Amino acid sequence: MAESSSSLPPLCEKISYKSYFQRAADLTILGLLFSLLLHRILHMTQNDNVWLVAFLCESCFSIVWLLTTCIKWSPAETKTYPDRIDERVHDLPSVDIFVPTADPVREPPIIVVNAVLSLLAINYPTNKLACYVSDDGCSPLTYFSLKEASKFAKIWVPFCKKYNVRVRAPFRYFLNPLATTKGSEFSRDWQMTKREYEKLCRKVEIATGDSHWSDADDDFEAFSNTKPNDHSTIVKVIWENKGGVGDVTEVPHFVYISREKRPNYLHHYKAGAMNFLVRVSGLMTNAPYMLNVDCDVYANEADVVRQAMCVFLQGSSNPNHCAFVQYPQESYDSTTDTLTVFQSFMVRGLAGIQGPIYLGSGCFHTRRVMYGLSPEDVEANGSLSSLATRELLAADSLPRGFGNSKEMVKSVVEALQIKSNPQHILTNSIEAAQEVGHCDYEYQTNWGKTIGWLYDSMTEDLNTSIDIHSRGWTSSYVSPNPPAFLGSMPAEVSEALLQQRRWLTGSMEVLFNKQSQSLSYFIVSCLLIAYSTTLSCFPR
Ligand SMILES: O=c1ccn([C@@H]2O[C@H](COP(=O)(O)OP(=O)(O)O[C@H]3O[C@H](CO)[C@@H](O)[C@H](O)[C@H]3O)[C@@H](O)[C@H]2O)c(=O)[nH]1
Ligand SMILES: [Mn+2]
Repeated sequence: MAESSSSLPPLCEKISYKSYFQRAADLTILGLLFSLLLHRILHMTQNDNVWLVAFLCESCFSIVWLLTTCIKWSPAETKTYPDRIDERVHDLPSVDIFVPTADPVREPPIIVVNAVLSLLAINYPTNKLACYVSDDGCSPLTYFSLKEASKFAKIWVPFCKKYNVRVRAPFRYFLNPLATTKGSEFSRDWQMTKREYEKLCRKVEIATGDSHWSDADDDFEAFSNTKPNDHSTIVKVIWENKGGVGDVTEVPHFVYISREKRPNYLHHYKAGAMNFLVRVSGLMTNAPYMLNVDCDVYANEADVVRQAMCVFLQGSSNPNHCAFVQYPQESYDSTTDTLTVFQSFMVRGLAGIQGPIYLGSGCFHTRRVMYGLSPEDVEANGSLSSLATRELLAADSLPRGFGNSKEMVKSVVEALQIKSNPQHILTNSIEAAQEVGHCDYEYQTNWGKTIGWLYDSMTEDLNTSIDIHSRGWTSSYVSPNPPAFLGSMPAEVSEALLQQRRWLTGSMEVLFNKQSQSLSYFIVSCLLIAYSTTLSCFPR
């Protein structure tokens, strides 16, 4: 683990982006708004209901402006130094990677395959990684494509590590032509790897067109007579890195899961899938950190896990430390995005207060925090306090909170006590994994209430991060350049979004864009001054 010495350079630093001009401008507008409200109040008795309605509307706007000003007040983000982690941390912690997918038509398997390959090839000890794909579509085609991808991974992962490839999603990597002389070792490897990738794409394409290919294969029996909303739990260990030592030729564990679905049961969409992923990974690898990547997003930076570890391990002796590390969401095939504006002002602003909100994809969580731990439950050295040990690990409270699986309860105890996980065989946990995938497993437990991803909100992301922050944890926003993760947007979605968002994005950009910010402040101030002057010239 990390050596603690204050004389060593930090693994990460919080960088503030205070702008005194922006603060002055925000305060001026706030001042003008309040004087306007004061004017309304002072002349309230001499005026009619229209005056009152105007006052209420302006009050709402002023409150929104005040909140926005507070959030934007001290923007920050975290800069990491992944090179330093190698000298300092000799035994990096394990990470379980979750990729949820739901629909083989809207999320074509080749996209999911690329997301998964980019993650399997990440620059991190292979024996410390495990990748779990949850398929809410219960699609044999997705399972077939992932199985084929795992075969290609045995060529792709060593290739990426040997030549230090940065973008490890093959479809992006092979967009660039070979930039070296023919006949060299690299060029031979490159061409062979490209041929294998093209073979993989063809296999997936042929399987997409033909619906009978899986009939004769026993491995696909679990998918016979299933519907996406009516089937039993399926757990398949696609690849197990048995006896892995972290060598560059190894491929991390790779597991396919699809939880039970029945027509009359609520399944809670992505949040439900995430909680099932947490349980299955708890039973199989129980890593202390979890990374969540949507199936149409790939790792654009091979060092993304080491960067996140810089944040988690920097303050590992500080109990009031980071619960999650969020990377920005960006897409490579869309130029205008409301998200960019939202992230650069609001998320960075929040990052300067208690930490950014959880945005969904591209986020690392600590398992213990998702199991409901609060900062006061943790001692300075990271172990559980004696009070927390008594309360949280009480024999009757664990099954009540986490459900009736004995194996699950055992894995929760180990995770809360940060016991190192003795390597065990993944396939031995298949039965337990199927049990925790039952529709009614979560019935009368705390899953979705105080444990895991929370249910019953417009977006599980916001609700979950509010809960984590309200317990007293902080979070970090790491925004490297080029971005760590990139999502894709199918052309039609991207066009529809553009139509829908063009006006909003345009106007937000005018307000927030760096170049036009001073101008927009000037215009807003002029309008407010003109408005207040007009009002005071015509007092009634
Ligand atoms: O029943 C479901 C529905 C969705 N998903 C998966 O969840 C992810 C996100 O769902 P999607 O419908 O693609 O939502 P988006 O609007 O594209 O994603 C935004 O909204 C999500 C949910 O609020 C966030 O997690 C994402 O990071 C954010 O980009 C995808 O990988 C889906 O396959 C499931 O696994 N099961
Ligand atoms: Mn999506």
